[in-house]
Amino acid sequence: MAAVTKPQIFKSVLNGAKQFSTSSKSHTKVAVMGASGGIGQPLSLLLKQSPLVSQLNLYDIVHTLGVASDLSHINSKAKVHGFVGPDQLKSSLEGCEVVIIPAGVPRKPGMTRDDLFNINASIVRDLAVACAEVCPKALIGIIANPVNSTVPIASEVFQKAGVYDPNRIFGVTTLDVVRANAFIAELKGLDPTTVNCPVIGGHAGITIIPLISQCMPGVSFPTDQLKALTERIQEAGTEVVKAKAGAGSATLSMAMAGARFAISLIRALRGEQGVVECAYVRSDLTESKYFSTPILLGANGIEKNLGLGNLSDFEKQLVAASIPELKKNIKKGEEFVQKN
Ligand SMILES: NC(=O)c1ccc[n+]([C@@H]2O[C@H](COP(=O)([O-])OP(=O)(O)OC[C@H]3O[C@@H](n4cnc5c(N)ncnc54)[C@H](O)[C@@H]3O)[C@@H](O)[C@H]2O)c1
Ligand SMILES: O=C(O)C[C@H](O)C(=O)O
Repeated sequence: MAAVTKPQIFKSVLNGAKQFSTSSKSHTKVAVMGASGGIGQPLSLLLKQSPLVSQLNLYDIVHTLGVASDLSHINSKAKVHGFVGPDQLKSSLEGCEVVIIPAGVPRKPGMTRDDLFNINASIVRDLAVACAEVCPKALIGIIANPVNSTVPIASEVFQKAGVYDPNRIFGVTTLDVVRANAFIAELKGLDPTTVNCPVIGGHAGITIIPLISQCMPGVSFPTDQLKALTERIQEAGTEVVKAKAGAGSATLSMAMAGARFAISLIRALRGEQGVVECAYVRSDLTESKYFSTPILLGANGIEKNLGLGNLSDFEKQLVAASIPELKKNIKKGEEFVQKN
């Protein structure tokens, strides 16, 4: 797990250009699918500010031309293009090396992420069909919920199209890491930018497993506080949904986390070594076919899965409890593509 502890993953979330002496490649074309939404807009803003992005394609079924016009007035390098509606879907993906997908409906209070399945499954499937045809080699980050099922959906679509590469499709779980770091720093009085707590498993309730025993710097908590902290990290999305009281779920923190993940993909694409992010990927490390762990990123996506590391007994119990739920979520996603 040594690579997980490297502080460089925090240093240059939005401004990594200085570190690219190893790179021969200076153009990265990125597409944001669902770019007009609560996450899509601030995520696009953050990507527009990154010197690592040369072209930013914004796709949505509404409002993208306005969002693109607005962002295009920012004096940063990325050229911004807006694409609106299914007729422009394929052109929005042409030549893209990184595709980030926040398209889909968010939760309202009282809903689980799985309650979003009926609407979001077909949105992600249709976007994945277009990616498989137009940019099958792109690195794809899926934000749309339920992530535990939407990643298997996209993977099945790619498999059906005969272009599946499990190293290139990622469920974005970065927000869980960001939250774990923030909450741990708050409790321990640490600088939040220096904390790195891996979060493994999936992205819903008990499948979210913070590995507090592997946190850097090392921290420890009495058992009752450890349980409460773990539960807060697992339910942090719901905390925001409740506070927004019907106006959606996390958007700003997710935009930051999504930008960090996208930029980590780009940094790795451009040849930077040692870029590590947790992500929900195809995996054979547990009984769950997809599982989030720290991933060493490279030019072709997953360079190396860094695995679960040494778990405490408490964390082992959390992993065991997550597996049946993950298997159910994965099966639901796979069956959706097989039947539709
Ligand atoms: N992975 C995570 O950690 C995480 C965190 C927060 C939110 N989310 C999920 O992200 C998704 C988006 O959340 P939001 O707050 O931005 O929602 P939102 O409703 O504000 O925005 C969603 C956008 O998707 C667009 N859209 C709908 N159908 C589309 C299609 N077929 N093609 C392209 N775009 C389409 C909508 O027009 C809208 O602009 C939700 O599913 C939410 O649950 C995930
Ligand atoms: O909680 C949600 O529905 C959105 C997202 O998955 C989150 O963790 O904030």
